Amino acid sequence: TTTPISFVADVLFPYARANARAHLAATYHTQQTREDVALLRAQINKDLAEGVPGVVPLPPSNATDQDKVIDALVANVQAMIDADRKLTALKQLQGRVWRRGFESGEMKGEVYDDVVQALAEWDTKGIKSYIYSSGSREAQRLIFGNTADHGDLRRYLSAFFDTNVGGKKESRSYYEIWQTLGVDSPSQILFLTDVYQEATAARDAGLEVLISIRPGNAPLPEDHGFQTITSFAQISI
Ligand SMILES: CSCCC(=O)C(=O)COP(=O)(O)O
Repeated sequence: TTTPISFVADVLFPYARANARAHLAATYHTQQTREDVALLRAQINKDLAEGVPGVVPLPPSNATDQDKVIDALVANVQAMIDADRKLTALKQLQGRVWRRGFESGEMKGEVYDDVVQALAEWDTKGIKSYIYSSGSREAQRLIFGNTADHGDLRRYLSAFFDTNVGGKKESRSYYEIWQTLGVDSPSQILFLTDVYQEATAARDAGLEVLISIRPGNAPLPEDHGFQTITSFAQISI
């Protein structure tokens, strides 16, 4: 919605795919990575129980052969990335891996110019903007905090929400966000998305919704019934 899909698919995901092993090996014994691995293990066990194709069982958590555990973790993480699964465990790890890329300057965030202009305008008008992404809050801060063309955009953003609040295709998540934001009515929140199922979930929770059409989006159902935009410049609040 805010960022070219090509940046996510051709830069972010391949970077995570290529660097997951190095990250896990370098940080394996840290508390943070232990927690990340525990979350991944729980997801992998759930996937195995549900018969998700391509899942590789992990050696037990007390296994002494670190390399074997990392091999299995990487195989699962790569399969999850290839299937574009929006899993909290995957997204948390991706954020950790991207940190190195952003801190070294190897990667810079990409945000559409019209999005930056809209964020700046809304900020001037006292309208607050928030991000809700399947990407982790850490990943969001990295991307919006280190853009190639506009520097640090976090000055325009009042908070970040990720899938710890629930999945983006679940109505309950939008109810939780409304409750957190503290406005009287969910209709005081405008949710912008490029994904039809997210639009439906947000609308069911009472939010106002616009669907943003950008290159590379999945096609919308013919009778989707939502107002659409092709640029944030078309939004009037
Ligand atoms: C903002 S983190 C990178 C994007 C990402 O990992 C992703 O899955 C995109 O999810 P979104 O809900 O922002 O479309």
